[in-house]
Amino acid sequence: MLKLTSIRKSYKTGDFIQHALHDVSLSFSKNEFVAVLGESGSGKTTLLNIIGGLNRYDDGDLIINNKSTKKFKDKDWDAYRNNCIGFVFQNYNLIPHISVLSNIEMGMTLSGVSPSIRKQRALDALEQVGLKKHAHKKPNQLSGGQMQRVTIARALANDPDIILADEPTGALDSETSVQIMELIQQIAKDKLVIMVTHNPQLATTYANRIIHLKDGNVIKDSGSKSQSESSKTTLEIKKTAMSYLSALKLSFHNLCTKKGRTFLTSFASSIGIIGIALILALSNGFQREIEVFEKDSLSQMPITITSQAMQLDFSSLGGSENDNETYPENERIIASQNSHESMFHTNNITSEYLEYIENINQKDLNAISYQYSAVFNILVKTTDNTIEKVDNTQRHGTWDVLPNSINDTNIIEDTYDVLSGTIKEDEPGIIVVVGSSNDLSDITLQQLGIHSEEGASYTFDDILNSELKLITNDNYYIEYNGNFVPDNQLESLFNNQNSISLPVQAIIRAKEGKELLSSSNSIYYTEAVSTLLIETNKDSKIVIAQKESSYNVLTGEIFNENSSSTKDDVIGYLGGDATPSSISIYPKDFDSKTRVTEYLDAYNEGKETVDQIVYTDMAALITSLSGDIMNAITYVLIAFSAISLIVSSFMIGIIIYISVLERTKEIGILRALGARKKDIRRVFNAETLIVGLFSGCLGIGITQLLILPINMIIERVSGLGNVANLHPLHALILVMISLVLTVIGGYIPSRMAAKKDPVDALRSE
Ligand SMILES: Nc1ncnc2c1ncn2[C@@H]1O[C@H](COP(=O)(O)OP(=O)(O)OP(=O)(O)O)[C@@H](O)[C@H]1O
Repeated sequence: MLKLTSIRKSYKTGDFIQHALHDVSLSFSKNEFVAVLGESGSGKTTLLNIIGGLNRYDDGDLIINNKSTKKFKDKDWDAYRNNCIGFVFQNYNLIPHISVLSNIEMGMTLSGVSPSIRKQRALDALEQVGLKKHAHKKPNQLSGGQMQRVTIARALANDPDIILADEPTGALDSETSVQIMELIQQIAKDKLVIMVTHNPQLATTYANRIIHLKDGNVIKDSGSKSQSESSKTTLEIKKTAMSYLSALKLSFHNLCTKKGRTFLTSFASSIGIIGIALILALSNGFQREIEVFEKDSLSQMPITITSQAMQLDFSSLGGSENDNETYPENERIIASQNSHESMFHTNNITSEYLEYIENINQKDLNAISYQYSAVFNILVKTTDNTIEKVDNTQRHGTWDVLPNSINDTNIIEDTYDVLSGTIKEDEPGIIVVVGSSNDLSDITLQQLGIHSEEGASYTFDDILNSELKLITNDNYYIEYNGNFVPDNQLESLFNNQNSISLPVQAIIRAKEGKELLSSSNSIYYTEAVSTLLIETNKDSKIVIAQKESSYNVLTGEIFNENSSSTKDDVIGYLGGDATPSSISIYPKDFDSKTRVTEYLDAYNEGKETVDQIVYTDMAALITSLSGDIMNAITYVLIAFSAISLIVSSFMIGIIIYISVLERTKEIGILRALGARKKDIRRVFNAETLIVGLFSGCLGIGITQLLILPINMIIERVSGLGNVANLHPLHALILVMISLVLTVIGGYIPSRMAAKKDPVDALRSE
């Protein structure tokens, strides 16, 4: 059944060539118990390893069941070892971290025998060697003789045709040796057993054929006494493959034997994960807080459309964008484009656009207000009973139009407390906005006819009783030779019955926390003021005269390219133009705001830049800026933590490399049992996979624990509860990253493990 023809084997060490076997030809049949004797270095182990497929012969042929092995590939040898050979080693070569039963099952695990059959066969083999009740012990809990029996049981379990034993009694006392020899003799009744030994007495007592080797040559062969030849004429070899599950189990058991180290490795490599997870959790939380803030407070900030819109593109504020040298030494001046021109966009608010605005879904709006460029000519009766012209064109002294409520919502009552009086949107009037400490600036007080000194105080009634009147164009301007001049008889103008009374309707103050939404100016006027004024002024004499005139009727200046204002400007100023100069849209909530801005964007689609209408969304600008800063900080911190993640994957590589060194013998055992190189790789990849998974999960677990005190600290410092919050998706991604990095880290060591020579691996200690 087994035939060696002219087998040669030599080892090359540098320039030195050691001929281990010279032209060895032998044939073996079933039921033989062959003992190979010879001095140390005579080539006995080499012969056994060649027969067992652990070493390759250089020349000649090994014929098994009439099949030549000359063309065998690695995987054929692996399968051959698994199917046809059972090894019994002098130093047992059992895998220490798995049970006796699992050790015996290993060969069958590699050839894909189902678990129940595997277990049964292993138990049968153990029974055969008399160790059934020790099945669940670890190998190091057995005596030497028992361990050798386990090795024999392992060799028998897969039912191979050939048992190769290399000095099986070398490490045993004489009494145990006899028992082992009897066991092997028993086995040899229906298998070919080839045993290497130094002991001629054992050989003559038990073996039925003795071969003597000397310097790689067969010097004596007692000849085959066996008559029965194998009936098999073909060699059927079932390919081996270790399943991923088996690889995982094996590595898991191995890691369990070094729990402390595995935990420390995993902990060290999870530090990077913890860092990234905490950063993500915090940035998530802060981002969410910003969003909540935006939704709660900023979403009600108006979207404004003004005839001159600032292009709030921060890059354009950063100075010149040309390619010229900066800070030059030369003495030349370079003309550049007026940055003012590029920063501002003129919005041409047409009646078509106004109609478009009117069609915004009213359900999305809280309020909308229109402001006109028309100037209000307002007089006030001061506390000294004199009449003064109100100057509401100064900085801080300008007036805002009161947002006109839509759908019963009163945006003013949402934002402000009405301290005194009642707001009547539909009637002309003004509303006074006081500061959080009920303060009013001297400018505003002056507009209300009160000449104040700092620290003076007034009753609400003092304010509510202020008398202001709006003077229409026809009363205010007197025509004089085609030009118009303001009437300076303020007293008579004030008392004129055509003057429109502007009562102070109410005093209001921003609610706590709503300061951001409150007007920065102190006086609101109802929209009824502007509509009434425009209604009466559009047909006023001065407006008609201005429309027909080619010069400015107020100054006499002829309109041309160089004039300070255009004819349309003056008509607008006089209230002759019903087109608003600015529109403020107050969305209902965050989602409404998104819909409104989408609606406004849709208007610009496909339009030339000049025809586009640019709006300002202050809330979005504030949040995008804070969001950008948040993102930038997050990225920088993640980059730092990623470094520790990469360092930890190097560490995993080193740890796996150490594991490879430690498990070299196990690699040899697995290879002897028929494991392919690929299977060895699989075992170590499984180990890194377990470590990676564990360190990823450990990192996430520790992060979750750290989040608790972190949130408590943040809550104490800032009053914000539950800020740090790790998104489950981020947690999953981080575990995956940990897996991938550790597998990459373990890739080289696992390849090194797979490449190890099985014989060298078995020899290692
Ligand atoms: N991997 C190797 N590299 C180089 N030389 C080797 C290698 N393995 C064996 N040899 C040499 O081949 C020869 C035969 O070795 P082998 O191990 O087969 O002898 P042996 O008869 O089994 O010896 P022992 O009884 O001491 O185990 C020896 O001279 C040995 O030095």
